[in-house]
Amino acid sequence: MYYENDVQADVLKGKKIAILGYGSQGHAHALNLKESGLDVLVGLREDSNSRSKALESGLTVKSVDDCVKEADVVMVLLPDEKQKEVYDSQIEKNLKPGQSLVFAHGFNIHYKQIVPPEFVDVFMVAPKGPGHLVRRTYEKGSGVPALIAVHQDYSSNAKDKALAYAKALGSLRVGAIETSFKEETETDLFGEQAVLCGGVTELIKAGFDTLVEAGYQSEIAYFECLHEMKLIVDLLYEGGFEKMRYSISDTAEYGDYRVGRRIVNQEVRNEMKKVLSEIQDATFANQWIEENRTGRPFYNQVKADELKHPIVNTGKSLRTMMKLEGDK
Ligand SMILES: NC(=O)C1=CN([C@@H]2O[C@H](COP(=O)(O)OP(=O)(O)OC[C@H]3O[C@@H](n4cnc5c(N)ncnc54)[C@H](OP(=O)(O)O)[C@@H]3O)[C@@H](O)[C@H]2O)C=CC1
Ligand SMILES: CC[C@](O)(C(C)=O)C(=O)O
Ligand SMILES: [Mg+2]
Ligand SMILES: [Mg+2]
Repeated sequence: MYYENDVQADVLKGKKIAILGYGSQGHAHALNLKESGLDVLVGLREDSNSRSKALESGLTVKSVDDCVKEADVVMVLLPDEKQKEVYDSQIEKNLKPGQSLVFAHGFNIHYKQIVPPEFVDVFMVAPKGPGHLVRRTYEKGSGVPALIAVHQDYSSNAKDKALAYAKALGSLRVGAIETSFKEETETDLFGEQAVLCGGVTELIKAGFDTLVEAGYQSEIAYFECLHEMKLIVDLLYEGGFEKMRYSISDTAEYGDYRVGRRIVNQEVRNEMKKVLSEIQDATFANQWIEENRTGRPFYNQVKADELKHPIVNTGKSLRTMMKLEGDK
């Protein structure tokens, strides 16, 4: 683990850092780095919806081409599926020896969609959390942990740069781990598909549907299966399984031990292994590349269907009456 005190060299001081993209990660990196005293530029397309937001926050916005021409460090925070196209058309031709090309996720390097020239450093600072939390935790004096990895070390100090970047982002307040692009890419894809996003939403929906189909009120099903998920996960975050199990009733803890493994059973565990092997052998990556090439038919269909699930409207009307942490 690396923490703030492990970073001695101020290798990014006085360097120009271009953040390409101002979405979930982009806005957080640009603002955190700027507030940490670094010289930040934001790279956006001409007609970008994010331009006014970045300008309002006092950031300098330029075209992607100009950012790459001017910066010492170029952090690519564009959607994974757009990175190759932007790299091919606007980044590659502007790269100069000694620059750093940085990613927050290894997809395009690991699956060889982007193959940078040998004369640049290529490294990663990958926060293990959503961009809006990278920003929110930084503002509160904390941060989101990160993974750092060096793919190409032209300057012989790519790792120092990755650590200095992670420090400015706020991640070294909570810790960073060194990894490889392969390990970050495969674990990140597995985590979001099987556990954090795909796993959790299907678990919530299955619980909600079971209660509603049995005749219980949908609002109670929503509180039980979705709203309270955060409150339970907060305890996991603060103190692991032990703190969560300390706070819940013994009845709940007994039910947890009795029933949990009937739900996430051997069949589910076998399917997780299959999902992981499809990430490792690039089946998933190729599907996602093809999905984008053909206009996202599967993604668009499921996205539309998900919005029709009864949990959506139940949650919408309940949330209008709630004062929730995180609401602006
Ligand atoms: N979301 C997250 O929390 C996490 C993301 N990551 C990684 O971070 C990277 C960025 O993801 P994320 O923040 O979700 O991305 P978003 O989709 O939130 O942000 C996209 C940004 O890219 C800009 N953009 C899109 N297409 C182009 C283009 N052709 N040219 C110029 N700008 C463009 C958009 O600008 P416009 O306003 O013009 O649309 C927008 O500002 C990915 O590699 C992802 O895997 C890693 C950890 C967590
Ligand atoms: C869990 C999803 C994630 O990997 C993330 C926020 O860390 C992503 O790609 O957005
Ligand atoms: Mg992730
Ligand atoms: Mg991810």
